Amino acid sequence: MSESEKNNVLNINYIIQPLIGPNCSEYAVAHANVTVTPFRTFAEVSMLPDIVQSMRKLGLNRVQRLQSYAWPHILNGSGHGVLIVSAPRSGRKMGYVPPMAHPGRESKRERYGG
Ligand SMILES: Nc1ncnc2c1ncn2[C@@H]1O[C@H](COP(=O)(O)OP(=O)(O)OP(=O)(O)O)[C@@H](O)[C@H]1O
Repeated sequence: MSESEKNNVLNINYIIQPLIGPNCSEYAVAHANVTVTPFRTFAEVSMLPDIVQSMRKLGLNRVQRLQSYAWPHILNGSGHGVLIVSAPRSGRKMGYVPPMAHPGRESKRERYGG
């Protein structure tokens, strides 16, 4: 390792900081082998309108940080699984249930025309 590489390793920008915050759901570390453009608002959520409506009825009023990355990634379909690690009650379940419902319902509609 060269002297400049050693200096870079010691540089604060190269040290991974722990997630410290009053509400950990404000922070997300998202790794993927494809580019994921996060949903920032409900207006950007490209799921069937009745799924979005159901989420609204359940009281989902803002896109949690982990959901902003998990939803578009899962919506990419087969081969785009997620591993969500987050605090209890931080929206993990809602991080995968709505987008998982999306393709199933869509194909059912196409199949049965309903
Ligand atoms: N986007 C959102 N906006 C507002 N409330 C939300 C949102 N996502 C989830 N919630 C609410 O937060 C609570 C926890 O959500 P959820 O069950 O998805 O989290 P969890 O991390 O799986 O929780 P648990 O620790 O109970 O398993 C629920 O009451 C849910 O309705």
